[in-house]
Amino acid sequence: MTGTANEQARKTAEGLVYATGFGNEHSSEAVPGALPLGRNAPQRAPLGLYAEQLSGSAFTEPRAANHRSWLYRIRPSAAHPPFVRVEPRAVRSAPFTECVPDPNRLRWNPLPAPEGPTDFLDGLWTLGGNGDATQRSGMAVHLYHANAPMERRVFSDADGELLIVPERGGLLLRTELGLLRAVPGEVALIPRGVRFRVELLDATARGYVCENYGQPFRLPDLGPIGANGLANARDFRAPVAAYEDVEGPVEVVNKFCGSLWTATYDHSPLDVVAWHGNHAPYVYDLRRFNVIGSISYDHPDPSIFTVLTSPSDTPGLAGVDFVVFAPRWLVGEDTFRPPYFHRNVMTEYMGLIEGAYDAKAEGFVPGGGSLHNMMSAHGPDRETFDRASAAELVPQKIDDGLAFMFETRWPLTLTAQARDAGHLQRGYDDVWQGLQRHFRP
Ligand SMILES: O=C(O)Cc1cc(O)ccc1O
Ligand SMILES: [Fe+2]
Repeated sequence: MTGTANEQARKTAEGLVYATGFGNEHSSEAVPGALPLGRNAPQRAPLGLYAEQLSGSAFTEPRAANHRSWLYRIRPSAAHPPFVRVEPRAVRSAPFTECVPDPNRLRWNPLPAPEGPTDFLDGLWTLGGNGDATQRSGMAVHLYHANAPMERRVFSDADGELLIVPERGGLLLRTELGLLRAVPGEVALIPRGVRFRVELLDATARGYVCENYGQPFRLPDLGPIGANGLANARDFRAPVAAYEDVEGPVEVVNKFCGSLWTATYDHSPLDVVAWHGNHAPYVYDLRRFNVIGSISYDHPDPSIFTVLTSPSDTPGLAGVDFVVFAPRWLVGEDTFRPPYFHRNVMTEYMGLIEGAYDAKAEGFVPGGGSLHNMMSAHGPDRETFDRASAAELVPQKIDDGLAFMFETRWPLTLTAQARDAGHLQRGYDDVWQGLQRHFRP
């Protein structure tokens, strides 16, 4: 059954077309004539559709920060029964109060496989986070491990946008604004409040999610880098309109102020026939990232690898940055080339999509993750330090891995399940044991 569903999802995902460009005002209609011309809310919308605005920013925010889309749908979103609160499985939300913030360096193995059929939503497992969902500030780190498609089930998150980072298995994201395919090496973003369903392209799907309660992710400024580079705007892909005209019960799960609420609609809310605007999901292939780095000496700070940033109220101080360590050349002369030893006021959660990471010889595995909280000392492990200190400094291509970081201005507090997890590695500190003293005054 699921095999057939996955096969169908794969076929659908193969044929997808997209609109390109980051933050663009896209417009799209699945049926010719469905999109009104010249106005948003005609007295009667075309084809008997309902017009509805979905706002991701306050009406009055500056134009550059203003996010909204107009949706033309079979039924207005308002036509739904009351929501009732449900117990979340392993989803938790900010404020995180189950644990005391922990300064220790922590590392986890991948999330274990679920027992029994588990869809994306049921497979979501929160590691921790910061801020407060009701204040629209902070972020949460979730992982997921799913083996079943969401069936007659739709999710939306009023608390924040969701940056999905697949590590194993492809996803077909059926959103209100259309369909996206996201496979390992790509990331997908679902804006706040946009409803979506996750289908699987493979038997299982595993990955990471950054739930960003704060300002929507945007491209970082480039400063002296110039007008091009890092993640180029044209490489972001938004869906084109695609609707389902489905009657009958569909469960809609709404994450609101940290709780999950559910209502059974008598139709699918993925019934948007046309839309225009800039509050839209997107996918981005991390291998398109244009890596800028040192071509003389020294290891630059990883801010140079920022794909997306969610600014906070202090310029330069991100609520959360999404950073990728993509394939690149290392050519620094008289330089210790891997990440340096450091203590950072920012908090770093790292994950690995594929292969290995140049600061860790072993133990940091695809699907796993590490947390280096505010000011926690970390850097290359002993083996990496010894190797890189003695390496011959010929040009070296780093192309055996794809790692990423969610870097946040606030310390990250764990959930109880992350603190007590069987897949938490014991003895992570040992990777920095045995670093010899070499001091020769
Ligand atoms: O800790 C890490 O591996 C992330 C990181 C990478 C780097 O190149 C420099 C600093 C830094 O925090
Ligand atoms: Fe670091």
